[in-house]
Amino acid sequence: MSSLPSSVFVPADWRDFLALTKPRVMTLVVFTGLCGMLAAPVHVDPVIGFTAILCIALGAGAAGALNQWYEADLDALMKRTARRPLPAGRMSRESALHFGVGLACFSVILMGLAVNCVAAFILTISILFYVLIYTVWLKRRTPQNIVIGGAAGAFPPLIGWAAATGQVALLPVLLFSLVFLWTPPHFWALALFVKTDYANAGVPMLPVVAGERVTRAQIGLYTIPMAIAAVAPWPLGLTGPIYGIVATAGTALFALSAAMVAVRHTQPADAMKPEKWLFKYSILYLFLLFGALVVDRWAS
Ligand code: HEM
Ligand SMILES: CC(C)=CCC/C(C)=C/CC/C(C)=C/COP(=O)(O)OP(=O)(O)O
Repeated sequence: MSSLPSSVFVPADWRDFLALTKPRVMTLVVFTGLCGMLAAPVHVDPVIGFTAILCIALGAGAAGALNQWYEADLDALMKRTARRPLPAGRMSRESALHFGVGLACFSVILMGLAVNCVAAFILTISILFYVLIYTVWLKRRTPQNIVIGGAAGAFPPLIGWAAATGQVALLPVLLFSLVFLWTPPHFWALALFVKTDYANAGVPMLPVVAGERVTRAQIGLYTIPMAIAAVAPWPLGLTGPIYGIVATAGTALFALSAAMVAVRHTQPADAMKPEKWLFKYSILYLFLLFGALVVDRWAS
């Protein structure tokens, strides 16, 4: 819990509130939710569909705000996060807490009233998972924090599907598994090159606690089940060849990149480190696969 003073009121502008929602990460969260919804085999009323996506965005933003409320002390210790509104002193912790709780309640209630209770329930679970399981419980305790806590970010495709159909099914469960198993390579690739930040803040991320060699091996290991979850919808007959071909080619490149990280190929001094490439490609990869899923569904 932060030791920063909580009673000082510092006026903040709308940009600070936007920053609390972690908007850049949210783009991919919202995209996977939207694609989960558009991949469902039903017609979705555009107003209901828009409301569902808005609720995912607001819920994810609320979770980001509550995460920053709780860990303002950690953020102050890391170069990457020190300029955020709380550690930089541009906003009081109360403001962040009120904003986060208000937005979380609003997003869940709106989802329940305007869309359906299944989607509202999964949205609630994902917010609670990110805030309580990941941020409060695991992040400061174990290097497995992102493996378990990462489930939070894997729920949006399920929420999108549930918003469209009112239920869950095998395809969105596979999409959940894909994002869940993608999270460790995504994050540990980044953690390899921002390791000192986490070490300075005392956060037990895998490269800090177990070292680079173990982290590289774990990235390679998680890529195997991730690849299976990514490609499986095609042979199972849940998608057509457009998704199948994009998923197979995209996953082959992901696996090659992860293998380069795992064996740590020596690079010319000016070349991009394989972990930096893997981190950047991991983001493009999810955009590609989820985009292909929708194109595939609409083309068939
Ligand atoms: C526990 C799981 C995760 C952890 C610890 C994690 C951590 C991070 C960190 C530290 C960054 C870099 C800097 C930043 O923008 O703050 C980042 C970037 C990013 N993450 Fe993740 N991430 C996780 C899961 C996810 C999920 C589930 C998604 C979306 C489905 C996602 C999407 C992104 C995107 C799009 C970026 C790039 C943001 C930019 O352009 O700056 N991440 N992630
Ligand atoms: C629908 C819904 C509620 C989704 C929310 C889930 C969500 C936004 C997941 C992404 C996970 C994430 C951004 C982790 C960042 O880790 P961190 O918080 O340790 O990163 P930091 O060091 O940048 O603060």
